[in-house]
Amino acid sequence: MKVFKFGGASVKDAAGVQNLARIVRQQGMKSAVIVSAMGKTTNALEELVWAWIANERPTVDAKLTQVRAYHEGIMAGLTGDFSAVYQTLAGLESLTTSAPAGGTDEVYDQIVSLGEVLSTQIIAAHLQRAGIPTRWLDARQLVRTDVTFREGKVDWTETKKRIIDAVDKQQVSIIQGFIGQAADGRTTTLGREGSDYSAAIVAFCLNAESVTIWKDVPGVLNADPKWFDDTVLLQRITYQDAIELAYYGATVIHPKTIKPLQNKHIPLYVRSFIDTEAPGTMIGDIGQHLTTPSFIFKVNQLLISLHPTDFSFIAEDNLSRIFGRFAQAGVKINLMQNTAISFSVVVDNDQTRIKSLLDMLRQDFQVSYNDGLELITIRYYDQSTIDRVLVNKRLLLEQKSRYTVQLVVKEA
Ligand SMILES: Nc1ncnc2c1ncn2[C@@H]1O[C@H](COP(=O)(O)OP(=O)(O)O)[C@@H](O)[C@H]1O
Ligand SMILES: N[C@@H](CC(=O)OP(=O)(O)O)C(=O)O
Repeated sequence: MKVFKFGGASVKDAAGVQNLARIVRQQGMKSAVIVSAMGKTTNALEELVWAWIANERPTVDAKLTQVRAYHEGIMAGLTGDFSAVYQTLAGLESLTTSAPAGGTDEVYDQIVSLGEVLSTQIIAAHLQRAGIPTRWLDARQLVRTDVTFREGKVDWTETKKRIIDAVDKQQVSIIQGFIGQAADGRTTTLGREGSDYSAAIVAFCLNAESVTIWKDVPGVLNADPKWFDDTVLLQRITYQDAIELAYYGATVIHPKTIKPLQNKHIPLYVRSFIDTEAPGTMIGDIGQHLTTPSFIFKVNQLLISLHPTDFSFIAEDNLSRIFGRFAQAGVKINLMQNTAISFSVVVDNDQTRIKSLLDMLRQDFQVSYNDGLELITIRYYDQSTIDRVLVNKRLLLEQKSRYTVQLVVKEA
Protein backbone atom coordinates (compact mmCIF):
# COMPACT_ATOMS: atom_id res chain seq x y z
CA MET A 1 0.00 0.00 0.00
CA LYS A 2 1.19 3.51 -0.80
CA VAL A 3 0.97 6.51 1.51
CA PHE A 4 0.55 9.99 0.04
CA LYS A 5 0.84 13.28 1.88
CA PHE A 6 -0.60 16.56 0.64
CA GLY A 7 0.36 19.75 2.50
CA GLY A 8 -1.53 23.00 2.90
CA ALA A 9 -0.03 24.55 -0.23
CA SER A 10 -1.29 21.69 -2.42
CA VAL A 11 -4.92 22.07 -1.29
CA LYS A 12 -5.11 25.83 -0.86
CA ASP A 13 -8.01 26.19 -3.31
CA ALA A 14 -10.60 24.16 -5.25
CA ALA A 15 -8.16 23.59 -8.13
CA GLY A 16 -5.72 22.08 -5.63
CA VAL A 17 -8.35 19.63 -4.37
CA GLN A 18 -9.20 18.68 -7.97
CA ASN A 19 -5.51 18.15 -8.65
CA LEU A 20 -5.29 15.90 -5.56
CA ALA A 21 -8.20 13.86 -6.94
CA ARG A 22 -6.42 13.57 -10.28
CA ILE A 23 -3.19 12.33 -8.65
CA VAL A 24 -5.05 9.84 -6.45
CA ARG A 25 -7.01 8.53 -9.44
CA GLN A 26 -3.83 8.11 -11.52
CA GLN A 27 -1.45 6.82 -8.89
CA GLY A 28 -3.12 5.87 -5.63
CA MET A 29 -6.57 4.32 -5.85
CA LYS A 30 -5.57 2.06 -2.95
CA SER A 31 -3.63 4.51 -0.82
CA ALA A 32 -3.72 6.17 2.57
CA VAL A 33 -3.81 9.92 1.93
CA ILE A 34 -2.65 12.22 4.70
CA VAL A 35 -3.73 15.83 4.35
CA SER A 36 -2.85 19.06 6.16
CA ALA A 37 -5.06 22.07 6.79
CA MET A 38 -5.80 24.08 3.66
CA GLY A 39 -3.47 26.98 2.79
CA LYS A 40 -2.64 29.07 5.85
CA THR A 41 -5.57 27.83 7.96
CA THR A 42 -3.30 26.66 10.80
CA ASN A 43 -1.91 30.19 11.16
CA ALA A 44 -5.43 31.66 11.17
CA LEU A 45 -6.54 29.19 13.84
CA GLU A 46 -3.45 29.97 15.91
CA GLU A 47 -4.37 33.66 15.81
CA LEU A 48 -7.91 32.73 16.81
CA VAL A 49 -6.58 30.80 19.81
CA TRP A 50 -4.40 33.68 21.04
CA ALA A 51 -7.32 36.11 20.68
CA TRP A 52 -9.73 33.71 22.41
CA ILE A 53 -7.36 33.26 25.35
CA ALA A 54 -6.85 37.05 25.56
CA ASN A 55 -10.65 37.52 25.41
CA GLU A 56 -10.38 39.76 22.33
CA ARG A 57 -13.84 39.09 20.97
CA PRO A 58 -13.68 41.18 17.77
CA THR A 59 -10.53 39.33 16.65
CA VAL A 60 -12.07 35.95 17.51
CA ASP A 61 -15.13 36.82 15.42
CA ALA A 62 -13.01 38.12 12.55
CA LYS A 63 -10.95 34.90 12.51
CA LEU A 64 -14.08 32.71 12.65
CA THR A 65 -15.50 34.61 9.69
CA GLN A 66 -12.21 34.29 7.81
CA VAL A 67 -11.97 30.52 8.38
CA ARG A 68 -15.61 29.93 7.41
CA ALA A 69 -15.45 32.14 4.30
CA TYR A 70 -12.22 30.53 3.12
CA HIS A 71 -13.55 26.98 3.34
CA GLU A 72 -16.93 27.95 1.88
CA GLY A 73 -15.08 29.54 -1.03
CA ILE A 74 -13.26 26.27 -1.70
CA MET A 75 -16.44 24.18 -1.40
CA ALA A 76 -18.14 26.51 -3.87
CA GLY A 77 -15.65 25.36 -6.51
CA LEU A 78 -16.23 21.64 -5.80
CA THR A 79 -19.07 19.16 -5.63
CA GLY A 80 -19.96 16.80 -2.79
CA ASP A 81 -21.99 16.43 0.37
CA PHE A 82 -20.30 18.92 2.68
CA SER A 83 -22.66 18.59 5.67
CA ALA A 84 -19.86 17.31 7.94
CA VAL A 85 -17.82 20.44 7.14
CA TYR A 86 -20.68 22.71 8.19
CA GLN A 87 -21.00 20.74 11.44
CA THR A 88 -17.30 21.23 12.19
CA LEU A 89 -17.54 24.96 11.47
CA ALA A 90 -20.60 25.26 13.73
CA GLY A 91 -18.79 23.28 16.46
CA LEU A 92 -15.81 25.65 16.27
CA GLU A 93 -18.06 28.71 16.47
CA SER A 94 -20.07 27.35 19.38
CA LEU A 95 -16.94 26.26 21.30
CA THR A 96 -15.48 29.77 21.16
CA THR A 97 -18.62 31.43 22.54
CA SER A 98 -17.66 30.30 26.06
CA ALA A 99 -14.35 30.89 27.86
CA PRO A 100 -11.43 28.57 27.04
CA ALA A 101 -11.06 25.60 29.41
CA GLY A 102 -7.65 24.04 30.14
CA GLY A 103 -4.07 25.20 29.72
CA THR A 104 -2.92 27.27 26.75
CA ASP A 105 -1.38 24.35 24.86
CA GLU A 106 -4.43 22.15 25.42
CA VAL A 107 -6.75 24.89 24.16
CA TYR A 108 -4.43 25.38 21.18
CA ASP A 109 -4.69 21.72 20.15
CA GLN A 110 -8.45 21.65 20.59
CA ILE A 111 -8.87 24.50 18.08
CA VAL A 112 -5.90 24.25 15.72
CA SER A 113 -6.56 20.54 15.01
CA LEU A 114 -9.84 21.51 13.34
CA GLY A 115 -8.00 22.86 10.29
CA GLU A 116 -7.09 19.31 9.30
CA VAL A 117 -10.60 18.05 10.13
CA LEU A 118 -12.13 20.66 7.79
CA SER A 119 -9.72 19.99 4.94
CA THR A 120 -10.16 16.21 5.03
CA GLN A 121 -13.94 16.47 5.27
CA ILE A 122 -14.01 18.63 2.14
CA ILE A 123 -11.59 16.37 0.26
CA ALA A 124 -13.32 13.10 1.24
CA ALA A 125 -16.70 14.51 0.15
CA HIS A 126 -15.25 15.65 -3.15
CA LEU A 127 -13.50 12.30 -3.86
CA GLN A 128 -16.69 10.37 -3.05
CA ARG A 129 -18.70 12.53 -5.44
CA ALA A 130 -15.98 12.05 -8.06
CA GLY A 131 -16.57 8.29 -7.86
CA ILE A 132 -13.36 7.40 -6.02
CA PRO A 133 -14.09 4.82 -3.27
CA THR A 134 -13.04 6.82 -0.22
CA ARG A 135 -13.26 6.51 3.56
CA TRP A 136 -12.73 9.47 5.84
CA LEU A 137 -10.85 8.37 8.94
CA ASP A 138 -10.44 10.37 12.13
CA ALA A 139 -6.75 10.56 13.11
CA ARG A 140 -7.86 11.28 16.68
CA GLN A 141 -9.11 7.69 16.77
CA LEU A 142 -5.89 6.39 15.20
CA VAL A 143 -2.83 8.25 16.46
CA ARG A 144 -2.55 7.73 20.22
CA THR A 145 -0.19 10.15 21.98
CA ASP A 146 0.73 11.18 25.50
CA VAL A 147 -0.63 14.47 26.86
CA THR A 148 2.23 16.67 25.67
CA PHE A 149 -0.03 19.19 23.97
CA ARG A 150 1.43 20.80 20.79
CA GLU A 151 4.13 18.08 20.64
CA GLY A 152 2.37 14.77 21.32
CA LYS A 153 4.63 11.72 21.72
CA VAL A 154 3.27 8.73 19.82
CA ASP A 155 2.26 5.51 21.57
CA TRP A 156 3.40 3.24 18.74
CA THR A 157 1.83 -0.01 19.96
CA GLU A 158 -1.66 1.41 20.35
CA THR A 159 -1.39 3.51 17.19
CA LYS A 160 -0.31 0.53 15.09
CA LYS A 161 -3.20 -1.59 16.32
CA ARG A 162 -5.72 1.15 15.55
CA ILE A 163 -4.33 2.00 12.12
CA ILE A 164 -4.20 -1.64 11.00
CA ASP A 165 -7.80 -2.13 12.16
CA ALA A 166 -9.12 1.03 10.49
CA VAL A 167 -7.44 1.20 7.10
CA ASP A 168 -9.16 -0.70 4.31
CA LYS A 169 -6.43 -1.46 1.78
CA GLN A 170 -8.93 -1.75 -1.08
CA GLN A 171 -9.88 1.91 -1.12
CA VAL A 172 -8.62 5.41 -0.46
CA SER A 173 -8.36 6.42 3.21
CA ILE A 174 -8.36 10.15 3.85
CA ILE A 175 -6.64 10.92 7.17
CA GLN A 176 -5.75 14.20 8.87
CA GLY A 177 -2.08 14.92 9.32
CA PHE A 178 -0.72 16.70 12.40
CA ILE A 179 -3.34 15.54 14.91
CA GLY A 180 -3.82 12.75 17.45
CA GLN A 181 -5.48 12.05 20.75
CA ALA A 182 -4.36 11.21 24.28
CA ALA A 183 -5.74 8.14 26.09
CA ASP A 184 -8.18 10.37 28.02
CA GLY A 185 -9.81 11.56 24.78
CA ARG A 186 -8.23 15.01 24.63
CA THR A 187 -6.96 16.12 21.21
CA THR A 188 -3.24 16.63 20.71
CA THR A 189 -1.08 17.85 17.83
CA LEU A 190 2.34 16.59 16.79
CA GLY A 191 4.15 19.93 16.34
CA ARG A 192 3.91 22.50 13.54
CA GLU A 193 4.46 21.10 10.05
CA GLY A 194 3.81 17.67 11.59
CA SER A 195 1.73 16.16 8.76
CA ASP A 196 4.80 14.70 7.06
CA TYR A 197 5.42 12.87 10.33
CA SER A 198 1.80 11.63 10.36
CA ALA A 199 2.39 10.13 6.90
CA ALA A 200 5.47 8.34 8.23
CA ILE A 201 3.49 7.05 11.24
CA VAL A 202 0.78 5.59 8.99
CA ALA A 203 3.37 4.11 6.62
CA PHE A 204 5.29 2.52 9.49
CA CYS A 205 2.15 0.98 10.97
CA LEU A 206 0.96 -0.39 7.62
CA ASN A 207 4.40 -1.50 6.38
CA ALA A 208 3.68 0.65 3.32
CA GLU A 209 5.60 0.15 0.10
CA SER A 210 6.42 3.88 -0.12
CA VAL A 211 5.50 7.38 1.03
CA THR A 212 5.16 10.25 -1.43
CA ILE A 213 4.92 13.83 -0.23
CA TRP A 214 3.53 16.08 -2.95
CA LYS A 215 5.07 19.54 -2.88
CA ASP A 216 5.14 22.85 -4.73
CA VAL A 217 8.82 22.22 -5.57
CA PRO A 218 10.35 19.59 -7.92
CA GLY A 219 11.77 17.64 -4.94
CA VAL A 220 14.44 18.23 -2.32
CA LEU A 221 16.76 20.92 -3.65
CA ASN A 222 20.16 21.90 -2.32
CA ALA A 223 18.60 25.08 -0.90
CA ASP A 224 15.19 26.64 -0.42
CA PRO A 225 14.33 28.21 -3.80
CA LYS A 226 12.67 31.06 -1.91
CA TRP A 227 16.19 32.10 -0.85
CA PHE A 228 18.48 30.83 -3.58
CA ASP A 229 18.25 31.34 -7.36
CA ASP A 230 20.37 28.53 -8.76
CA THR A 231 19.22 25.50 -6.81
CA VAL A 232 19.96 21.90 -7.83
CA LEU A 233 17.55 18.95 -7.49
CA LEU A 234 18.92 16.21 -5.21
CA GLN A 235 17.68 13.09 -7.00
CA ARG A 236 18.70 10.43 -4.49
CA ILE A 237 19.42 11.00 -0.82
CA THR A 238 20.37 8.63 1.98
CA TYR A 239 18.14 8.56 5.05
CA GLN A 240 21.08 9.97 7.01
CA ASP A 241 21.56 12.98 4.75
CA ALA A 242 17.80 13.58 4.69
CA ILE A 243 17.50 13.51 8.48
CA GLU A 244 20.47 15.85 8.84
CA LEU A 245 19.08 18.35 6.29
CA ALA A 246 15.64 18.28 7.90
CA TYR A 247 17.09 18.56 11.41
CA TYR A 248 19.06 21.68 10.49
CA GLY A 249 15.89 23.26 9.11
CA ALA A 250 15.29 22.28 5.48
CA THR A 251 11.55 22.76 5.88
CA VAL A 252 10.69 20.65 2.85
CA ILE A 253 10.54 17.59 5.18
CA HIS A 254 9.62 17.53 8.85
CA PRO A 255 12.64 16.16 10.77
CA LYS A 256 10.64 13.46 12.58
CA THR A 257 9.53 11.91 9.28
CA ILE A 258 12.69 10.01 8.46
CA LYS A 259 13.21 7.72 11.46
CA PRO A 260 10.04 5.59 11.17
CA LEU A 261 10.66 5.18 7.44
CA GLN A 262 14.34 4.31 7.84
CA ASN A 263 13.47 1.76 10.54
CA LYS A 264 11.25 -0.12 8.07
CA HIS A 265 13.33 0.71 4.96
CA ILE A 266 10.34 2.44 3.37
CA PRO A 267 11.39 4.81 0.55
CA LEU A 268 10.24 8.43 0.73
CA TYR A 269 9.57 10.29 -2.51
CA VAL A 270 9.30 14.07 -2.62
CA ARG A 271 7.52 15.02 -5.83
CA SER A 272 5.88 18.01 -7.47
CA PHE A 273 2.10 18.21 -7.38
CA ILE A 274 2.39 20.58 -10.34
CA ASP A 275 4.59 18.43 -12.63
CA THR A 276 3.35 14.98 -11.68
CA GLU A 277 5.38 13.21 -14.38
CA ALA A 278 8.71 14.39 -12.92
CA PRO A 279 10.50 11.82 -10.74
CA GLY A 280 11.41 14.19 -7.89
CA THR A 281 13.66 13.03 -5.07
CA MET A 282 13.98 9.51 -3.67
CA ILE A 283 15.16 9.11 -0.07
CA GLY A 284 16.13 5.62 0.92
CA ASP A 285 18.72 2.91 1.30
CA ILE A 286 21.23 4.18 -1.22
CA GLY A 287 24.94 3.76 -0.82
CA GLN A 288 26.28 7.16 -1.71
CA HIS A 289 26.04 10.26 0.46
CA LEU A 290 25.52 13.68 -1.13
CA THR A 291 28.38 15.58 -2.66
CA THR A 292 26.54 18.77 -3.62
CA PRO A 293 26.75 21.43 -0.86
CA SER A 294 23.31 22.11 0.65
CA PHE A 295 22.31 25.41 2.26
CA ILE A 296 19.76 25.87 5.02
CA PHE A 297 18.68 29.29 6.25
CA LYS A 298 16.78 29.95 9.45
CA VAL A 299 15.71 33.53 10.08
CA ASN A 300 14.36 35.23 13.22
CA GLN A 301 16.94 33.51 15.39
CA LEU A 302 17.81 34.44 18.95
CA LEU A 303 21.30 33.95 20.40
CA ILE A 304 21.04 33.52 24.17
CA SER A 305 24.20 33.65 26.31
CA LEU A 306 24.14 32.31 29.84
CA HIS A 307 26.68 32.89 32.62
CA PRO A 308 26.20 31.11 35.97
CA THR A 309 25.69 33.85 38.58
CA ASP A 310 27.93 31.95 41.05
CA PHE A 311 30.83 31.72 38.51
CA SER A 312 30.55 27.91 38.44
CA PHE A 313 31.68 25.89 35.41
CA ILE A 314 29.33 24.98 32.59
CA ALA A 315 29.53 21.31 33.58
CA GLU A 316 27.02 18.49 34.03
CA ASP A 317 24.94 20.05 36.81
CA ASN A 318 24.54 23.42 35.09
CA LEU A 319 23.96 21.75 31.72
CA SER A 320 21.24 19.50 33.08
CA ARG A 321 19.56 22.52 34.70
CA ILE A 322 19.75 24.46 31.42
CA PHE A 323 18.38 21.61 29.28
CA GLY A 324 15.61 21.01 31.82
CA ARG A 325 14.49 24.64 31.47
CA PHE A 326 14.50 24.46 27.67
CA ALA A 327 12.46 21.25 27.75
CA GLN A 328 9.99 22.78 30.22
CA ALA A 329 9.50 25.84 28.00
CA GLY A 330 9.22 23.66 24.87
CA VAL A 331 12.06 25.53 23.15
CA LYS A 332 14.28 23.54 20.79
CA ILE A 333 17.97 24.33 20.57
CA ASN A 334 19.25 24.91 17.04
CA LEU A 335 22.92 25.30 17.98
CA MET A 336 24.90 25.36 21.23
CA GLN A 337 28.42 26.19 22.27
CA ASN A 338 30.13 26.58 25.63
CA THR A 339 33.27 27.91 27.29
CA ALA A 340 34.28 27.42 30.95
CA ILE A 341 31.64 29.76 32.34
CA SER A 342 29.42 30.68 29.43
CA PHE A 343 26.88 28.78 27.39
CA SER A 344 25.45 30.09 24.12
CA VAL A 345 22.41 28.73 22.35
CA VAL A 346 20.58 29.70 19.20
CA VAL A 347 16.82 29.17 19.10
CA ASP A 348 13.80 30.20 17.02
CA ASN A 349 12.52 33.49 18.43
CA ASP A 350 9.05 32.12 19.19
CA GLN A 351 7.26 34.88 21.12
CA THR A 352 4.86 32.41 22.74
CA ARG A 353 7.65 30.47 24.46
CA ILE A 354 10.76 32.61 24.84
CA LYS A 355 9.62 34.96 27.59
CA SER A 356 8.86 32.18 30.06
CA LEU A 357 12.16 30.48 29.13
CA LEU A 358 14.16 33.64 29.82
CA ASP A 359 12.34 34.16 33.13
CA MET A 360 13.24 30.61 34.21
CA LEU A 361 16.87 30.93 33.11
CA ARG A 362 17.30 34.22 35.00
CA GLN A 363 16.76 32.34 38.27
CA ASP A 364 20.29 30.84 38.01
CA PHE A 365 22.08 32.61 35.21
CA GLN A 366 23.00 36.03 34.02
CA VAL A 367 21.20 36.12 30.69
CA SER A 368 21.95 38.24 27.63
CA TYR A 369 20.59 37.86 24.14
CA ASN A 370 20.88 39.12 20.58
CA ASP A 371 17.88 38.91 18.26
CA GLY A 372 17.17 39.38 14.54
CA LEU A 373 19.82 36.84 13.53
CA GLU A 374 20.13 34.23 10.79
CA LEU A 375 21.42 30.71 11.26
CA ILE A 376 23.01 29.39 8.08
CA THR A 377 23.89 25.71 7.86
CA ILE A 378 25.95 24.30 4.98
CA ARG A 379 26.21 20.54 4.69
CA TYR A 380 29.18 19.33 2.62
CA TYR A 381 30.70 22.82 2.74
CA ASP A 382 33.93 24.22 1.40
CA GLN A 383 35.46 27.68 1.85
CA SER A 384 33.88 29.09 -1.30
CA THR A 385 30.39 28.18 -0.09
CA ILE A 386 31.10 29.87 3.25
CA ASP A 387 32.40 33.00 1.51
CA ARG A 388 29.31 33.03 -0.69
CA VAL A 389 26.84 33.18 2.21
CA LEU A 390 28.85 35.65 4.30
CA VAL A 391 28.63 38.50 1.77
CA ASN A 392 27.22 41.55 3.62
CA LYS A 393 26.88 39.57 6.88
CA ARG A 394 28.58 39.95 10.24
CA LEU A 395 29.62 36.60 11.72
CA LEU A 396 28.75 36.17 15.40
CA LEU A 397 29.37 32.48 15.92
CA GLU A 398 30.70 29.60 13.85
CA GLN A 399 30.68 25.86 14.42
CA LYS A 400 32.30 23.32 12.12
CA SER A 401 32.26 19.54 11.96
CA ARG A 402 33.65 17.39 9.19
CA TYR A 403 30.58 17.72 6.96
CA THR A 404 28.62 20.61 8.38
CA VAL A 405 29.28 24.25 9.19
CA GLN A 406 26.83 26.48 11.05
CA LEU A 407 27.12 30.25 10.96
CA VAL A 408 25.18 32.69 13.11
CA VAL A 409 25.10 36.00 11.31
CA LYS A 410 23.57 39.45 11.37
CA GLU A 411 22.84 41.61 8.36
CA ALA A 412 25.87 43.94 8.08
N1 LIG B 1 15.93 22.08 0.44
C1 LIG B 1 14.71 22.40 0.00
N2 LIG B 1 14.23 21.88 -1.14
C2 LIG B 1 13.00 22.18 -1.58
N3 LIG B 1 12.16 23.02 -0.94
C3 LIG B 1 12.58 23.58 0.20
C4 LIG B 1 13.87 23.29 0.73
N4 LIG B 1 14.00 23.96 1.91
C5 LIG B 1 12.88 24.62 2.11
N5 LIG B 1 12.00 24.41 1.10
C6 LIG B 1 10.67 25.01 1.03
O1 LIG B 1 9.71 24.02 1.37
C7 LIG B 1 8.50 24.42 0.73
C8 LIG B 1 7.56 23.23 0.75
O2 LIG B 1 7.26 22.91 2.07
P1 LIG B 1 5.89 23.42 2.74
O3 LIG B 1 5.57 24.81 2.31
O4 LIG B 1 5.98 23.15 4.21
O5 LIG B 1 4.89 22.44 2.03
P2 LIG B 1 3.59 21.76 2.55
O6 LIG B 1 2.65 22.84 2.99
O7 LIG B 1 3.16 21.04 1.35
O8 LIG B 1 3.99 20.84 3.66
C9 LIG B 1 8.93 24.87 -0.62
O9 LIG B 1 8.00 25.77 -1.19
C10 LIG B 1 10.28 25.53 -0.35
O10 LIG B 1 10.18 26.93 -0.26
N1 LIG C 1 -1.24 22.27 9.28
C1 LIG C 1 -0.11 22.01 10.13
C2 LIG C 1 0.59 20.71 9.80
C3 LIG C 1 1.36 20.64 8.52
O1 LIG C 1 2.21 19.80 8.36
O2 LIG C 1 1.10 21.52 7.55
P1 LIG C 1 1.88 21.57 6.09
O3 LIG C 1 1.92 20.15 5.55
O4 LIG C 1 1.05 22.47 5.25
O5 LIG C 1 3.26 22.11 6.35
C4 LIG C 1 0.85 23.19 10.12
O6 LIG C 1 0.66 24.11 9.32
O7 LIG C 1 1.76 23.23 10.92
